[in-house]
Amino acid sequence: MIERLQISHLRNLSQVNLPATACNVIIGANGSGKTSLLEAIFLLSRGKSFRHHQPKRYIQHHQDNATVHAKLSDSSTLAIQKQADATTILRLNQTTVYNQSILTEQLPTLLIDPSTMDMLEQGSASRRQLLDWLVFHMKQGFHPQWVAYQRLLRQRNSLLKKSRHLTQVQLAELKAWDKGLSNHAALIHHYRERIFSEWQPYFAQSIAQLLPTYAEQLSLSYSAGYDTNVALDVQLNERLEQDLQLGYTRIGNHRADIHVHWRSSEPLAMHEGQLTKSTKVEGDVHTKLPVLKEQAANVLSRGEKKLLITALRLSQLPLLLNTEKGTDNSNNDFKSRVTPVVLLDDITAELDDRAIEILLSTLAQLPCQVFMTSLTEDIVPLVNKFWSEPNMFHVKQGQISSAQ
Ligand SMILES: Nc1ncnc2c1ncn2[C@@H]1O[C@H](COP(=O)(O)OP(=O)(O)OP(=O)(O)O)[C@@H](O)[C@H]1O
Repeated sequence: MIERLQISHLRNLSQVNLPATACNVIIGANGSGKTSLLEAIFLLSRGKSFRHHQPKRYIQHHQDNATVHAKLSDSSTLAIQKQADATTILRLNQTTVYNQSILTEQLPTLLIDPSTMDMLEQGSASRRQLLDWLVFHMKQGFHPQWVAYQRLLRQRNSLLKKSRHLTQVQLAELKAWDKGLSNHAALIHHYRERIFSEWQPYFAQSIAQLLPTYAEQLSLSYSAGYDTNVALDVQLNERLEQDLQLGYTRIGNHRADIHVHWRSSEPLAMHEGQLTKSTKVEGDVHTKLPVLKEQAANVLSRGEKKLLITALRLSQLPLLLNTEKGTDNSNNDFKSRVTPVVLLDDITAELDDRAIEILLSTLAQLPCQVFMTSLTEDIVPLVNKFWSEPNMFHVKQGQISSAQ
């Protein structure tokens, strides 16, 4: 858990030095710097911002770098410094480290940001990252496999991009890389598949709380990105011509995805108005009990999608924490215990009162640390209901002060 947070020159936060406890509420007007504080914690944990990839966007104007430093309750210290040219300096206990994953392991952060509605509709990357966040924090062996896979994939794609016709030497090289990719792919899939199946009941539980009318209707599925019954290198070989034409590798773990499905449990007559071209109808329409299937994103309202995204993220925490408590001692691949940090950005603007209450009461029961932002003090009574000694801060033009 973060005990003290120091931020220098990140957006309008010139110098911040903040004591932190289990629940921390940051209240301020639009543009005061609330999200920047969450951005700083996320940066320390993940090495990147959730708002902009280029450091020059979040480094304070006229400054050379932005720094975030945290002291954790076990007295360890973590620090990151980002320079405008993206040079990054990382420190763990005052010693320079060269892999962001070392800091990520110490400080797992979960951003619950219901405003990011495109997660359901757009490319697979953010949905894949959702699963990989869990796999990374729960499976020791996953990250090295993923790094090695990415390295080989980059080499392969750069060769595919360079030439449409490969020489014998290039072909031999490509086949060797494909063999390597195939080995890493099988392990990555194995880890993802295992964690995915553990995650499903937690997701169902979160949906039952946050979207009870859909409790029986929403489900998750995982697709590996390739046919896992056949070795990846065999499939890559079969598709080489297509990949050469495209200039990149079309199948593999990098195309894995998580889908949220909606399945009706009502008679067709109830749903005729909701039928779209992509709606699949299972069973005999004349029985009056056919089952309709759709991507959840095509059926849910805007507000319901926010609740779904919240459920997706929230459901990850009890799984991570339960496993860490040692329910699966038989498997020594589980990582050691750390306190996850949950970042809630302006939930009062995104979720209704009932959902906020469920979200906060769930978080208060879990051994995690929460940083939440709010435009107004309206959230305070609810926070006081669930946490005994929350820290309240006011932020004005980048200056943070304690509200107690
Ligand atoms: N690189 C930068 N240097 C200095 N200030 C910046 C930089 N980038 C953004 N800002 C300013 O930092 C301020 C804080 O932005 P932030 O998004 O943290 O506000 P917020 O309190 O979350 O607001 P809202 O409630 O509107 O989301 C804004 O006024 C913004 O214009």
